[in-house]
Amino acid sequence: MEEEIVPTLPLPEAFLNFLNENGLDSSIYSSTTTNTTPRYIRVKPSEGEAHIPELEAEINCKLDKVDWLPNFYSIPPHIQIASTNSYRQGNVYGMDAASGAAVLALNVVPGDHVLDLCAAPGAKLCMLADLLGSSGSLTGVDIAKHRLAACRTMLQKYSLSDHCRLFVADGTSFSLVPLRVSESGNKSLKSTDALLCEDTMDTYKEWTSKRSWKERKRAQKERNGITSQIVLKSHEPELIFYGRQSGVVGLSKREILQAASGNDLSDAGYDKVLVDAECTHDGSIKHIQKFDQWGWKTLQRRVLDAERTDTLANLQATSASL
Ligand SMILES: C[S@@+](CC[C@H](N)C(=O)[O-])C[C@H]1O[C@@H](n2cnc3c(N)ncnc32)[C@H](O)[C@@H]1O
Repeated sequence: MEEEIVPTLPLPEAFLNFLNENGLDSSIYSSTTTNTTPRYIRVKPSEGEAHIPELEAEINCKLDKVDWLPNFYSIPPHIQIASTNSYRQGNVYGMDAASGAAVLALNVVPGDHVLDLCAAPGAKLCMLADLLGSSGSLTGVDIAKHRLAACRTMLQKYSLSDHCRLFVADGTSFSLVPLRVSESGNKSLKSTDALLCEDTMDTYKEWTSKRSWKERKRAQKERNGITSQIVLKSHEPELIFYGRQSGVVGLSKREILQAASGNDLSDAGYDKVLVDAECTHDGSIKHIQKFDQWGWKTLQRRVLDAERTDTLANLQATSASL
């Protein structure tokens, strides 16, 4: 006889049905798991394991290597790494093993041109950049500008930004191709002579965090709430960051924003696309446990609401067709 699953939290019926249908044990949501569910860190591969003993000494705890996920270690849930030297110096990230598994499944190889369509705040983007090293290209897209800015900070903190471009854009309609930079530094972007002549005066220089007068003025307006741009409103992708080797320097805005045509896509599209669309946290054990205080009706409304999950499914489906 099948053993009955007895939940220790009053989970809504629809959620219990979902767990049952997917063969998931609802007891993992019991309030005691908060104290036992491990957290994970990822060690920057370029640093090797040299920092592990120092980190272990700082947190006074042994790190457990995750066998199936290179460079990942589990740590007990109560251990904080934010104040350690290894974290401050950008040698370790806090990153869930499940997130690492998603990136691993992409099977990225050096030289790939990778598109991360829902990139912010950027843990997976950083891992992708690490896997690519000094080859290929990485394009990060997110619809929320303030969240994408966090990606820029992460890429810079971990010195992973060289081959990367970041666009504020709607992933469901994003159609810019990767820039292919040959060893001699030439881009293979197909641009007409006319375009070049028109735009040579206004080409991208090396990226700097110092903003022009025009950009500062616009940011000020945004802060004053006159033109709130927190979430993308226009349809044109906005390039908010590009690395030195991203192929952007020397090109004009018009060249960068040339949308791909059918022919371009067949021979110059992306090798791998990651779509980590809004997850609503429905899988996170800790998040689900919080609904015990917030009220289980809220879980029904926020997570199980069919209309919302439909829009997520649509985003995934549109991106899959890219
Ligand atoms: C689960 S988070 C992504 C986490 C991220 N991949 C990481 O590893 O840190 C989902 C992201 O999707 C973005 N998003 C939602 N709808 C989008 C759309 N239509 N186009 C692009 N990004 C979108 C949200 O702004 C949010 O930052």
